[in-house]
Amino acid sequence: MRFKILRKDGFARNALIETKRGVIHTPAFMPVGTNGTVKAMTPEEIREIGYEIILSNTYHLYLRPGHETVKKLGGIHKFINWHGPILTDSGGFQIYSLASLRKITSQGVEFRSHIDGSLHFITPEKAIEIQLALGSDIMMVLDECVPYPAEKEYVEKSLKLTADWAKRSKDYFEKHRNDQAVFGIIQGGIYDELRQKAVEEIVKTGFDGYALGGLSVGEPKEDMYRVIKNIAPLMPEEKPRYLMGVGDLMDVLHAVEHGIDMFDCVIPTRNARNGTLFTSQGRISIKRSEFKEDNSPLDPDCDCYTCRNYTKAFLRHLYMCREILSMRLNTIHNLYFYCRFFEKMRQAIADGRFQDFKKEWMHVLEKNFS
Ligand SMILES: CNc1nc2c(CCNC[C@]34C[C@H]5C[C@H](C[C@H](C5)C3)C4)c3nc(N)[nH]c(=O)c3cc2[nH]1
Ligand SMILES: [Zn+2]
Repeated sequence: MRFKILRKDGFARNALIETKRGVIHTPAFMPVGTNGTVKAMTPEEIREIGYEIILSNTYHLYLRPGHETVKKLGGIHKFINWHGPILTDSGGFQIYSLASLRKITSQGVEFRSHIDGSLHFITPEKAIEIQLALGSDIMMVLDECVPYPAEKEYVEKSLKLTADWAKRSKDYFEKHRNDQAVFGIIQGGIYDELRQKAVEEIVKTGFDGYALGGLSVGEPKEDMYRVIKNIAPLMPEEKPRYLMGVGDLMDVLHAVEHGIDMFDCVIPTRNARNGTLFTSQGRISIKRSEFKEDNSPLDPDCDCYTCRNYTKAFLRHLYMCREILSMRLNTIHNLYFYCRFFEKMRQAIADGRFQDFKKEWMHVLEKNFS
């Protein structure tokens, strides 16, 4: 994997990540596919909207249908019919947020499947073994995503474990890698000095890219913003920086301003399914009665399939009927909106006018237009 910075505008970077399955222009948004699908979308539609990389999920695929099964079937790209780069999360976060009865020991994490209650034990090595079997292009080490709030002592103890796990994941990866990449994950809660120590520890092990973890887990916005502002610039400048689970486009603007390159979040897809749509006039909730007889397109400034062919009245009708087409048309639009936003943001950095771009969009994004 090669990372080439094309332009810088302050701390913001416009760059390229070159993988064996294609190039990723950054800052990049990665639509998330939990069970091997970006819900309601075909891979062709995702590609046509303009996405270059999607995120898939180790935890879900390991439990069902199983990583050996996916491997036997020819790997994840063939299985889900997406032939561009795929980033897989290690499963750490899902084990904490989905599984029950989990126990964290120095060896690894024990948990019960949320599907059938079966008992499992994942080690830092196993987490990489699963991602290698899936055939992922960019893998994440097994980490402990420290919940919020957490006592400083707990965070400090967890850091030592996560640094040790990162080393074990990396060592296992080095023995089995063939032209894939592995990213380290920086934890440390909302404590800047612990975050700085975490950067030193993880960078000592050495990775192809570095993720900021343990954020967007319920902490106050100002804590998340402070950690991003203070820690992102300390992460190796010549490697991609990935802010996990973010996010809201206002948070994306703040993070890009401080040097973050990659993002993943369920917001555009999950909100679409709940009828919350992002438009150039702000966010709208399509189920509101004011749209009952509104014959105008969802967003006059958008040229996505949904905005070119349907009215707000029809999108509202589909939503009220809970039609499957509602999920599809809403998801197409929200993903298109996010993709265009990132394209314009990359261009603004390339033209040296990121600050203008940020100002221009901040007040649009604040507007909760009905
Ligand atoms: C939302 N806030 C947040 N997310 C976070 C994630 C998951 C990133 N998305 C992957 C994921 C998670 C779910 C939902 C989809 C598909 C699949 C299952 C993989 C994205 C995180 N993942 C890891 N390994 N470590 C973190 O600290 C972390 C912190 C987060 N903070
Ligand atoms: Zn649209």
